[in-house]
Amino acid sequence: MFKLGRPFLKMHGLKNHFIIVDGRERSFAPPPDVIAQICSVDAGVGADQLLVIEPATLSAATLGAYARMRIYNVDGSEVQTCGNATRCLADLLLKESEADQVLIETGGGNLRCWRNEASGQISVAMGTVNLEWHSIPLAQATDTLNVRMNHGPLQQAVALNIGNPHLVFFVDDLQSIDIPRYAAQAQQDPLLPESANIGVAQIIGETAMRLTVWERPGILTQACGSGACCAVAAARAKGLIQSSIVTVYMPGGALTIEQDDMGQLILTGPTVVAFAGHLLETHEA
Ligand SMILES: N[C@@H](CCC[C@H](N)C(=O)O)C(=O)O
Repeated sequence: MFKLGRPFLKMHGLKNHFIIVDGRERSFAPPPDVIAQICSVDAGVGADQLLVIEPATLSAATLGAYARMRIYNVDGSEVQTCGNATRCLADLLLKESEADQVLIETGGGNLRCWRNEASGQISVAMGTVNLEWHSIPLAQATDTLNVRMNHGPLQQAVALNIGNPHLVFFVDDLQSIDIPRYAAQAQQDPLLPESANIGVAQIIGETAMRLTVWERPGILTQACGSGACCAVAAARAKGLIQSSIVTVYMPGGALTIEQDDMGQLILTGPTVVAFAGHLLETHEA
């Protein structure tokens, strides 16, 4: 017979799916192949990322961080940030702490989150984007507002980092682009030493855009919070949009991105608890 292992919660933000394990009392650090199996849609629970809650480090706790979130991609690699994951975890930690706001430590910094009383949606202040080529990182000095590539219809991108790296391509007709084919090629471009999340965006008005994101390590997600922030920041930097509030429509639904007076990007959207379960004892490290 099999033995039950760690309890987990399955959550999603606009069908961007997460498995959440609480590692605060007993650490949880499985090897990459086990993470890949847990996240596999075909052979495991299925998710876009595995999230592990840990106690905040001393330096972050001093600044008020309530907990640390580790984020693993479906290949088991650890990544620095994830907007929708932060919103999902914030929903849980706001309930647990009964506080108005919660500060979550991530590899990309401490992120302040809160619940919007009227809508019940969760917001996270994602910080500002970095446009320096070496911070993306890109392999060589490049104008990050005009990154030249040659992957079918994906020819020119904006490169940004908001804790994780993104390229955003603006196109006239998003529906007509074969994203799994061309975004996958762009993601492997030698200009990207750490690869990148590839956003393909279409401006549809002064306050709205459509966006599809081909995330690292090579998956098409229904929504991407950091990708939405980067697409809006890229559109502003290119002068394609001026509004301080933009609605980003993705296959899984809409996120709102607002830029505050300090230039910080505030990401807001719904969160859903899908189900709870147990991993197997064999999934322990
Ligand atoms: N879906 C996330 C981004 C997840 C991380 C990404 N795949 C990476 O490798 O950086 C979001 O909502 O931001």
